[in-house]
Amino acid sequence: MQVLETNIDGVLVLEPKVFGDSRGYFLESFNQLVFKKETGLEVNFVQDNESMSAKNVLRGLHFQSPPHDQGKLIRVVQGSVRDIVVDIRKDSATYGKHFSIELDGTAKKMLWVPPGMAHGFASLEDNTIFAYKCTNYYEPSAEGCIMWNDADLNIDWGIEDPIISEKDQNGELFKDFKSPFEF
Ligand SMILES: Cc1cn([C@H]2C[C@H](O)[C@@H](COP(=O)(O)OP(=O)(O)O[C@H]3O[C@H](C)C(=O)[C@H](O)[C@H]3O)O2)c(=O)[nH]c1=O
Repeated sequence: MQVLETNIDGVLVLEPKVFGDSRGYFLESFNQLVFKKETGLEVNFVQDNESMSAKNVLRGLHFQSPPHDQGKLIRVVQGSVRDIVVDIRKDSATYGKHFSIELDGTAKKMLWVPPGMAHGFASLEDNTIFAYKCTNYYEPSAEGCIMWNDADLNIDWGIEDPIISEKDQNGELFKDFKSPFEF
């Protein structure tokens, strides 16, 4: 597995080995020993999530506040997304900056998003299946949402007229946001 650093400290792109043959393909989507060897991180995932999205669906920007903060190991099983990670750790040199990457079910790149990030994605195809492992359980009372189209964050999601949940239409503006995360 190849591990690539990004413009945000702690956010990593992982490129798993994909074994293709005449039947199709095989890959290890997570191996704790390999993950620790290649990233130096000891992680304990407690919840796996999966969502399917039509083209132009946008989910985000979401986070859970401590002590319910979540690290996420993200992959796209089929379809493709533009994935966005925003650094919301106070005092971080990249506070308010974002990392953007296209993930798809063909190249099989994955993304490690540590706690302290707001996360979201835009689906670029119909029937996009998004799967991710979380280091902490879902806790609705700890959920936070920052507006996807916040002018200060100035994120290009790669789509027009996104399909958005009611919750995501009422997120916080970044200028009013009081981060619960220390760097
Ligand atoms: C996240 C979550 C949701 N739910 C229930 C709550 C709702 O009834 C339904 C849909 O939830 P929501 O609209 O919050 O789903 P997404 O918009 O895909 O949320 C995710 O979007 C971005 C991409 C993220 O990174 C977060 O992990 C997560 O917030 O599933 C659960 O039961 N467990 C969960 O862990």
